[in-house]
Amino acid sequence: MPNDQSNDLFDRLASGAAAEWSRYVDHAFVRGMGDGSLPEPAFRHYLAQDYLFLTHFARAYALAVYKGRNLADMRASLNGLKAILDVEMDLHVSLCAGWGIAEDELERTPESKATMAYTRYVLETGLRGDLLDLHVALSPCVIGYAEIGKRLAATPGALDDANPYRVWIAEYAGEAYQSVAASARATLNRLAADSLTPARFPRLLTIFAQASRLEADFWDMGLTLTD
Ligand SMILES: Cc1ncc(CO)c(N)n1
Repeated sequence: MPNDQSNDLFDRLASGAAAEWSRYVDHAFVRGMGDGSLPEPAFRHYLAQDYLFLTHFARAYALAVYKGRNLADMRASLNGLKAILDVEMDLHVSLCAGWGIAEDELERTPESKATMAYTRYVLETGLRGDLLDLHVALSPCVIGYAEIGKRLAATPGALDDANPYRVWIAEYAGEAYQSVAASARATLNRLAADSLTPARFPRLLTIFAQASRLEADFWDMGLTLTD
């Protein structure tokens, strides 16, 4: 449960932007994956866009490596970059293959406006801001999917063979992804200890709320098959 008295920066952000956060993690698309009622075309549309999303997200992590002030910062961001390129991307490509979507088809998919808006927002926030701004912009993605995966996995029936979305849920509820999210939380707290001031918090909250909104819009794009 988000808690605004917490020492955990992520908890403070999620509770400060509670409306945007819950629209994202409690979205109809998410509930439809949990009970298996999500229409297959919506999931396929989402999966192809998510491939493009992850490509840009890897670039945003590469920017975070560049923006590191020391080796500890650079290694933390490099681990995030490796988690996308070596773990999540492989899982994604094999998940797509299971749905009969080949990698060259993913490469040829035109990027939707929701994908462009979200990924370019994160990249632009990172370009103009510092490392803390960038990691705050990245955090709804990593920590949000871990939370969604964990919640869905705890829903009765979600991991049953009858649910076509069980592989997706198991991926994000799994230990590997949960530990990537735990590191992202720790990175935020380490950066906050160094450079968070009371005056800065509202600006970080704006970034966090905006990124959470764009995540919810990404689910909308999948659900409504929008270009
Ligand atoms: C849109 C979106 N947000 C977050 C994640 C988690 O990395 C993802 N794969 N896609």
